[in-house]
Amino acid sequence: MKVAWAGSRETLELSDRMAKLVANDPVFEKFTRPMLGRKELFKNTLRKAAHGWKLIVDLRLTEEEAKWLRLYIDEPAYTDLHWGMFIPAIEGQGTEEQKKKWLPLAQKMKIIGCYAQTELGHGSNVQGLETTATFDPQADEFVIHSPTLTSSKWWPGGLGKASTHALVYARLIVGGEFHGVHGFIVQLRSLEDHSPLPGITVGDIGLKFGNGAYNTMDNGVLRFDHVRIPRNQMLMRVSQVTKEGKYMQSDVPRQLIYGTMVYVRQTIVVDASKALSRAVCIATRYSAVRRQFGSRNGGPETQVIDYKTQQSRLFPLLASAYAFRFVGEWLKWLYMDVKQRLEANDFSTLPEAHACTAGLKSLTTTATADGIEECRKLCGGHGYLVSSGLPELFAVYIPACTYEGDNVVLLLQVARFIVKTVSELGYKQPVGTTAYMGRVATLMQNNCAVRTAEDWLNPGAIVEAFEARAARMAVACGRQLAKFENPEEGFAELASDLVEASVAHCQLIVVSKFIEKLQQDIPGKGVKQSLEILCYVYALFLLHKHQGDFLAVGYLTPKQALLANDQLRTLYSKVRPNAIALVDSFNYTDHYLGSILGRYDGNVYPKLYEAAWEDPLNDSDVADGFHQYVQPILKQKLHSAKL
Ligand SMILES: CCCCC/C=C\C/C=C\C/C=C\CCC(=O)SCCNC(=O)CCNC(=O)[C@H](O)C(C)(C)COP(=O)(O)OP(=O)(O)OC[C@H]1O[C@@H](n2cnc3c(N)ncnc32)[C@H](O)[C@@H]1OP(=O)(O)O
Ligand SMILES: Cc1cc2nc3c(=O)[nH]c(=O)nc-3n(C[C@H](O)[C@H](O)[C@H](O)COP(=O)(O)OP(=O)(O)OC[C@H]3O[C@@H](n4cnc5c(N)ncnc54)[C@H](O)[C@@H]3O)c2cc1C
Repeated sequence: MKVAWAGSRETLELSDRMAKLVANDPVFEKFTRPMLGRKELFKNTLRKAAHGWKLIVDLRLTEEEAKWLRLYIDEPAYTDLHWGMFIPAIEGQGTEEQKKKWLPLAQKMKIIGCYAQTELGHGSNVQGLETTATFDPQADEFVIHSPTLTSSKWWPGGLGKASTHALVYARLIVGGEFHGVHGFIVQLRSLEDHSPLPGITVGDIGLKFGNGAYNTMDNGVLRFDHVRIPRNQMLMRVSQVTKEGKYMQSDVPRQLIYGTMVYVRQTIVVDASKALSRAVCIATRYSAVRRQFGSRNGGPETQVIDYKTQQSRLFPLLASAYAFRFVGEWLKWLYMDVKQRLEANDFSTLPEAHACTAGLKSLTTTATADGIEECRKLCGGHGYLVSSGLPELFAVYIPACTYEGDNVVLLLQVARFIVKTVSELGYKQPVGTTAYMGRVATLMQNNCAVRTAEDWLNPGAIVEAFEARAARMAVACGRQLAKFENPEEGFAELASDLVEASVAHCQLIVVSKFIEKLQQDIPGKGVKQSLEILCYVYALFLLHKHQGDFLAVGYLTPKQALLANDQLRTLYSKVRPNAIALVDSFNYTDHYLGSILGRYDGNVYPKLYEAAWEDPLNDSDVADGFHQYVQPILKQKLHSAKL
């Protein structure tokens, strides 16, 4: 099962080696992190990142090994956006000449970059960004300026204190004419003494959600006062500005400028499976350790993992972790396929790539954020301790529902794609993830044929149910939209229904990819059977949770919905014997989990008790301040009997 989760034996071996390298290095200790003040915390992160970089250089780690090393260091740092966005943006939007100049500097960390797109006043609405880049033909330069307070760059990770350069997204103005938002490489700080360059105001935006957590990252604020950069620092793969001041839009879609966001959104789907699997590993192991009630004749109390309510909350999350892992594997393939096509100027699948990356990023991050919180609750009171690993995991994870695109805004992008597909059904055969809409007539006519709970253990029945739900919801939206004279007005009015139809479409993709995964060769005795059970748990859990959709579109009867729930209960009993093996398959070290509740050895209570005394508050029997502020209250002579 470990190989199935890792993807291959080679990846399992490589990731295991990196996990152990980090776990055995005291520099990467994590438990004290929540106790540190902001400046100490940030300095500690710089120290860890420097040590990580030294390991990469000294051990000559490959790009893949370095990626796993940074994952297992498990600390948001400026390097995330340097490697995760600044470099990919230059790779995707730079000319060959620009790549030749800037990539070696960035890859050798001679410069540190960030991705400065979001502003104080705009994040979702990229076309609304206010920072300007005005071409000066006399000087052959762009003048980068922050004309308003709201144009201040705000949020970019690594911007506040670490980055020397930024990829700045700004309104391109040539000869007084606006030509859309483009990316510009701007140096922010001296490479000598790291002080901000003239015209640059830069700093950190302040504390974020939760102690420790994401406060290891210097999300920054940045303003420009007429900063000049050479013309060749505008990324010019998509569009160019000539020395003479002529704007040239090459024949590639302007949306390629958004390409880095598409790339990161697809990485975020696999990130979701990793984050959710960590929380599920902790909650599953602890649910096996924790006993509460149920003792008979003085015997042991019942393991909480054996309660049906615990299983009905925990096992769908376990199934979701595997579902997101496999759909993330497919999405990576889709992204690489689109990237190759783009290199051949084939833009035919760009809309599908945008819709899939946007929709699956939204779906998986929402489910993962909710899932980590559910895992905290599954661990009862101890789940609320920082030493459970869950509060920090939650605090670091939840911005994923916002960064790289607010999840609702992204679902609205999927909705545009779906509505367009439905509107073209009469004359254009849908392909790819919307191919099922080509069978809309059948999907609108045929209702569910399930007669017994067993009938739900049929991939065909599952896929047809999810296809029918998604198709019927999309067609219903299309019909509603047709009633509006102004399509944009209709879209705005029906936005919530459209978002629900987008969720249905995306859940169909996840379920279908899970089923497709099971049609591949999966090594290991009993592994495929265990994954089949999880696939049905995932699908039937969603069907149960969203049964209102399936009933409202008339595909399911209440009886068939009840049969699905009966089957779900049976499936939970089948997951139970393998639950620990399934989470052990994630192959996480105790260091990476950072959780006393999720310890591999299950030695929870002694370690919880031990950890309590390490808290600084227990440095003395009587806490500092007690005698000064409490003792007087205890000693005061109360004259009024009422008090
Ligand atoms: C070890 C390595 C670690 C790696 C980890 C690193 C990072 C990951 C971890 C952490 C991340 C940390 C920080 C995150 C960084 C950020 O948050 S960066 C900023 C992210 N910001 C956004 O995502 C902004 C979201 N908004 C948008 O994308 C756009 O504004 C919009 C909502 C899509 C609207 O676009 P707009 O052009 O204004 O209008 P419209 O909706 O009309 O679209 C026009 C047509 O263009 C199509 N389209 C839109 N986007 C794309 C795209 N990305 N690709 C392809 N096509 C796109 C759209 O579908 C429309 O097409 P039509 O056919 O005309 O309908
Ligand atoms: C931890 C973190 C790290 C980040 N790192 C970076 C970075 O490195 N670089 C960078 O450039 N940015 C970064 N960001 C910014 C991030 O990309 C934006 O916050 C994100 O794109 C959301 O945009 P917003 O903040 O403008 O949200 P808004 O769009 O203002 O969202 C507010 C509300 O309005 C709703 N809304 C907005 N538009 C619509 C609409 N058309 N229809 C319906 N509802 C709508 C949203 O759904 C949401 O509920 C980061 C953010 C965070 C939290």
